Amino acid sequence: MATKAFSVPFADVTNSVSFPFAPKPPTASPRHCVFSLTCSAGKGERPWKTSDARLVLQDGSIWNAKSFGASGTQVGEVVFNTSLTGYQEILTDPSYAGQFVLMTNPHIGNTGVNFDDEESRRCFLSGLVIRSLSISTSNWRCVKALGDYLVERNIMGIYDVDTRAITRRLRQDGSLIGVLSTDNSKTEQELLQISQSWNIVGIDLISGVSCMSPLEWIDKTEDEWEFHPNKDPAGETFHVVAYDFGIKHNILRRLASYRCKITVVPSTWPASETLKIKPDGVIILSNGPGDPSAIPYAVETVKNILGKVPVFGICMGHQLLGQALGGKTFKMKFGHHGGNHPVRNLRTGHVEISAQNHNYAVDPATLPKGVEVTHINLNDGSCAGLAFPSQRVLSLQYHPEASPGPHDSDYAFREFVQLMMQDRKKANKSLKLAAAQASDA
Ligand SMILES: NC(=O)CC[C@H](N)C(=O)O
Repeated sequence: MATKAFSVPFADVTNSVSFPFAPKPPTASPRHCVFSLTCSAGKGERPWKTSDARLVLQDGSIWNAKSFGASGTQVGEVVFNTSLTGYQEILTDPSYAGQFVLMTNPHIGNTGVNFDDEESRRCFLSGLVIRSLSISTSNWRCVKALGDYLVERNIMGIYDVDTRAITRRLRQDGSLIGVLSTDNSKTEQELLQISQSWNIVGIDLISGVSCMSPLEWIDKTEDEWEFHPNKDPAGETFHVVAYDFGIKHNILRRLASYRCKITVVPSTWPASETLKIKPDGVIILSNGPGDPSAIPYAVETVKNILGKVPVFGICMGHQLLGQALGGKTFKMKFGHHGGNHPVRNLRTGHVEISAQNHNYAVDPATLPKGVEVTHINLNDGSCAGLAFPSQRVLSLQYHPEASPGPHDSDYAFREFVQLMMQDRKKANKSLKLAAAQASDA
């Protein structure tokens, strides 16, 4: 079949367009996106793409779609994300390993991808499911079209699928496993069988996304994007150890912006080694993919750290903390994935609009006395934050680092820094007291 590449025949798309309102104009030529379509030319063949992929869900439903990105066959849990923007951050969030992300916003791809919006070193998700793939990209930071990016990263994508109908099914029946395939040789029965024999529950997915050896992190939020400039740049700095369960880079950037020096360590790093580093008493437990009850070794690590230094947990880190404190996690019906979840901070009474991405939650009824539920999700009343003041522990089920999403919860990093500050003050006071007692003796 002969194929021919041609440029979209409207001049505005192929020419670089300057935007007078853009904060920075396009610079070098790789930043100018030229979108081209490939269409088949031949006898009786339609000059547009027809369905060439199938998504088969474990409930037996079959969804014909058009593929973009990589081809092949992939299995994963289908989750829907209600964010309107931020698909590149979502694609590079390691917490989506083992999952297909279905975007409920029907129009995806219009801003292409850029160098700056990466949340990790690669894409770990199983694939992307969208309604409509934008035929052009238009953004001053764009370096590539979404489809080309997915091909390079070997990630499957499908479009022209009824994302509203799938979302309603997930909301009604709960999360479903699906198989996405561009392989015509596989029968529907075979694909259904794969989806029904795979399960995301009980699998350790964090070992596949964590770093292999410790590393130092120094990048902070770039000045151009800083929404909460540090008023005291010469102030105290704190050494934080960050467990990498699939950590998003923006957690590290926000910590660095709050003057933290960060050592990132692998998920299996022993607590004893962490305490040997003598961090400023601080360990941060990151987000990460899969079932929090399937990684008992990480819960053990947290148990060995609790009470010795202040601890801050985010998402998977929050779920591990909940278990280390004696609580239990459970799988939610279809989870929370989006940039508009209202959460109430029970300590202040304020409502925050938050970025969320999780399928599991901590059951507060299983937590021991002394553990305080500090935040609740206002959509379903689930536990969205915990504190255990006697052990200097804070945690959030959602994403204070946003990326993508609103910045309402950024104060959580400041609260964590304040915990470290208090710890340091206390330690200095006891040192002074000990020195005074020694000189008196
Ligand atoms: N973003 C995360 O850390 C997700 C945590 C966990 N994998 C869940 O789905 O609940």
